[in-house]
Amino acid sequence: MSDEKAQKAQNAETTGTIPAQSRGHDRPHGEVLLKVTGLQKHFPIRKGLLKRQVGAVHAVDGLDFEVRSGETLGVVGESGCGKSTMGRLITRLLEPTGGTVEFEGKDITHLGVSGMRPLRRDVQMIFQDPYSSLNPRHTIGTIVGAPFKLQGVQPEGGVKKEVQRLLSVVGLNPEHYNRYPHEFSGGQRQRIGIARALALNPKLVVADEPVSALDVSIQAQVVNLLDDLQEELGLTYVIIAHDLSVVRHVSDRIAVMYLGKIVELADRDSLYKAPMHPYTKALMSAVPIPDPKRRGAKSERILLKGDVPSPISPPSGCRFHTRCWKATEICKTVEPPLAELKPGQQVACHHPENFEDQAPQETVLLSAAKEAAELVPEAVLEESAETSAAVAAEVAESAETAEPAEVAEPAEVAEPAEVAEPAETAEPAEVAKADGAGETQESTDK
Ligand SMILES: Nc1ncnc2c1ncn2[C@@H]1O[C@H](COP(=O)(O)OP(=O)(O)OP(=O)(O)O)[C@@H](O)[C@H]1O
Repeated sequence: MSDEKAQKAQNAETTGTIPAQSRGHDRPHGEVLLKVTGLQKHFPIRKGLLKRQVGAVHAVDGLDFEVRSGETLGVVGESGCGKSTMGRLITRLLEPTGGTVEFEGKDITHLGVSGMRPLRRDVQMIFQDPYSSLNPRHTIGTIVGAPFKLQGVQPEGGVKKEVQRLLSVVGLNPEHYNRYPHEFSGGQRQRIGIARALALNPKLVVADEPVSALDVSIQAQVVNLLDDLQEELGLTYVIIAHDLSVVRHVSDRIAVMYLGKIVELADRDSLYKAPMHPYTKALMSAVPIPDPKRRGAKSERILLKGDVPSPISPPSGCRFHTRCWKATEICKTVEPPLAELKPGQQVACHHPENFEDQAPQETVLLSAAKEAAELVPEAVLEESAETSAAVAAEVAESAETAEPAEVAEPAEVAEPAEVAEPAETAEPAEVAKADGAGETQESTDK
């Protein structure tokens, strides 16, 4: 939990805004609550009378991450990249095909229904669509009270009283206990879904696109409600969203997913200040920044080429290479590992932004990259070239003060002209990738 959040939580406690019957979690903040290792979900594709398996949808393909107590982990990525599947795997609504899920140090990967029963209290999910996730034939009293019935829990003061308390916690009128979902607006229905998720005082709440079905004007209210509840009840969140605008304000850390993999995982500030994966940079450019100083400034939106490739046969090497403006041969052949290149910032990229090139010997852009570069504004390419030149200079400078043997390599990075080696060019038409993409764009245009 960030300092700001911790402070707000403390204030909430001292001002007594925590509802009387709610129990905060005594688990120390920052301790690992959920640990996911090599998580995989391949949905089989079957054909014919015998339903033989002919392939698989690689929806989630090897995720490693942790969620710490009290924090909010935002998960973003385009539609179809496996975010919802990941959410359903960690709440064990789906059975993984590979990897492990540990909750409070206990392996829950293959727990059966009875083994999962006690855990269902601790891990709850909020769904995207507040219209279809609430049974239209049940009153909201029945809906919010259902978890008590399912778990055989008798709250202090009775179910009705507790449900009414939960309704007021989420900002609804407790007197509306006997009303039906259709009598509520979208935002109010999502509040009902939140009240239901909170009924059993969970430790972890996974919210799958909790506001995308709502009007923009209502989205902020629901996001703020989730934020306030976290402070008051000591909740831990995994919030799934398809763009960065929703998770931006509430997340402590953000995982960026692409085609079933995490391509970048970093604390929010580092990610916003200096995104390292080109895909993160593209996602960020799609979020409008309400900064009056930048009004009228040249648009820097990065348009990605085409759709996300099929998860049935994902691209080789780095899965983003077919749409990346920096891709070279190594990106096509070798999958970059998710490595911590800066403290608290993990990235899976051979040619990261705002950091030293991880494969400086790879200088020839793929033709797909040259096409993609045409969709990236000049300003972005220039900035990219500037930052990589600055990082290269920094590396060269630190190398000068280090052992002589280490000097030679960074010097190559610092001088683009020496890197562009036409003799090494695989295809004569291909343009050598110089130090930064800015030069690349120029050469491509010629
Ligand atoms: N039950 C299933 N059987 C087969 N394929 C599935 C199943 N559920 C999801 N998929 C596929 O897995 C991939 C990932 O889907 P998922 O819903 O997790 O992505 P997402 O990032 O949450 O997208 P969206 O934001 O559109 O929900 C998609 O290609 C989807 O078609």
